[in-house]
Amino acid sequence: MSKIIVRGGKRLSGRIKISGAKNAVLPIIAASLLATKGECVIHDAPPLDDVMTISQVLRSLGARVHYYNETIRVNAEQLDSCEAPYEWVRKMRASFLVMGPLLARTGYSRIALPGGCAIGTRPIDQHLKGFEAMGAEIGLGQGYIEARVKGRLRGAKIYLDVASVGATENIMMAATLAEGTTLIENAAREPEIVDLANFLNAMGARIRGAGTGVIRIDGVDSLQGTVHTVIPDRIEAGTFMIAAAISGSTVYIEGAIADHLRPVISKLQEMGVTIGEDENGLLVSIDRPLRAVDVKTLPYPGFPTDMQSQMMALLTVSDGTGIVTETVFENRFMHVEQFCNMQAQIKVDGRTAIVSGNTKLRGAKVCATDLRAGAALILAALVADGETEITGVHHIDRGYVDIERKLRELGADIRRYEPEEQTEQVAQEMKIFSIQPTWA
Ligand SMILES: CC(=O)N[C@H]1[C@@H](OP(=O)(O)OP(=O)(O)OC[C@H]2O[C@@H](n3ccc(=O)[nH]c3=O)[C@H](O)[C@@H]2O)O[C@H](CO)[C@@H](O)[C@@H]1O
Ligand SMILES: C=C(OP(=O)(O)O)C(=O)O
Repeated sequence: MSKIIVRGGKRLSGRIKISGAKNAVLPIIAASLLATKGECVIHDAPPLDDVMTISQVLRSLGARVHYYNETIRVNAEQLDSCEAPYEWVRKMRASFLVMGPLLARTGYSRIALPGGCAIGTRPIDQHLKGFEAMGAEIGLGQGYIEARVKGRLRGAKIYLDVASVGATENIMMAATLAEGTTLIENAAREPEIVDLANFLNAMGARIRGAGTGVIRIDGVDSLQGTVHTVIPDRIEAGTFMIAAAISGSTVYIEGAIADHLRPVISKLQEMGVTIGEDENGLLVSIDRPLRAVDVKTLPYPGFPTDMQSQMMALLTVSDGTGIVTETVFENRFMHVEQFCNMQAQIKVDGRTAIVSGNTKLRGAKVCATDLRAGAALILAALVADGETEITGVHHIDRGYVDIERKLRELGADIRRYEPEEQTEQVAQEMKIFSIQPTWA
């Protein structure tokens, strides 16, 4: 079993470079399926397990996918299947994002049901409602969802009951090739939606309003390959901002886009963190004890749910009591028990957690229950007394490029133990993926 071991108490200093955004690159790779002519070249594609997984989904559909040196090339001119098997969809819910492009391009798609996961049930009703409004017939059976349409999808007005990121992306991709105009109302406004819209427009789509609550898509007849650079990962940037804050350090976060991080910057400033902005990144430093604040997660531009557990780690060592309210996912407090194993004082009541500050965290054996929970445990371990051993590392590898190398370069005492057979398996997977072993 892989594990990450951290010995707490080191100050960090220096600069780290933020990788391309996982949550932008995944829908962008799925959108490459819409190009019937030419290749999509996607730069700053982070070497993450999730990127490998979605590449395998595209390969299973017949697309040619090649990854080298943080650039991914997708040639989807010829597809030979419209079915994304359970084998891949079970690994990563974002695999479901191939449904919109496949349906729009071929009139049919069959995708394994993504199911629930550690942070909540995560239904897909809003994606399906959108496809149905565009004329698709949806069928369910044997663990798969089938969508089919005679001829082309038709433009429609779709009001999302929740501003779902995935539903907005899936419907926006499907609508690019629909007949007529689609309006998505109560659309999600995350920066990753804007990045996807920019990519689709560069392929020849006609999308306006991405980043606002109403997106208008005028359907076109076909899309072709293009070249695109993925936006930097705002959640990775936020995680490193908290690494600096929790360890009382000064760190420059290269590539962080301040405008994408407003809710995080503003909460950290409220706590007493000093944040300097320039056009290349953010300088985070601390010159006073941090005060606890209350945090409520909300869709963008609210405080991101993907930063909730990291913020909770910081609250455990700040002055006072902070109240964390999770409104996006119904079960995203699994990390609380793990923090408590490190002597944190946190009480959960439904969707609210009351976090007592000024805790002297102690190293312990803990388990990453999901991706961000894993990152948050690493953050807590940076200031804990003694050694923390974190298992469930595969969750962390879904979304952080080489987190332990980046933290080590800043001065943290952190290392990873990989059992030998796993090193061999990773080597095999990289061979399939033709990935450069940048993290080996
Ligand atoms: C790959 C990716 O980009 N993942 C992000 C994306 O996930 P994802 O796209 O899955 O998240 P959504 O925005 O869709 O989910 C938000 C809420 O809406 C609900 N919902 C969603 C769809 C639906 O059809 N019906 C429904 O009820 C979900 O259960 C959840 O409670 O946005 C989340 C919210 O910012 C982030 O935490 C994830 O990191
Ligand atoms: C929840 C997350 O991702 P996903 O939607 O891919 O599970 C995340 O990035 O924190």
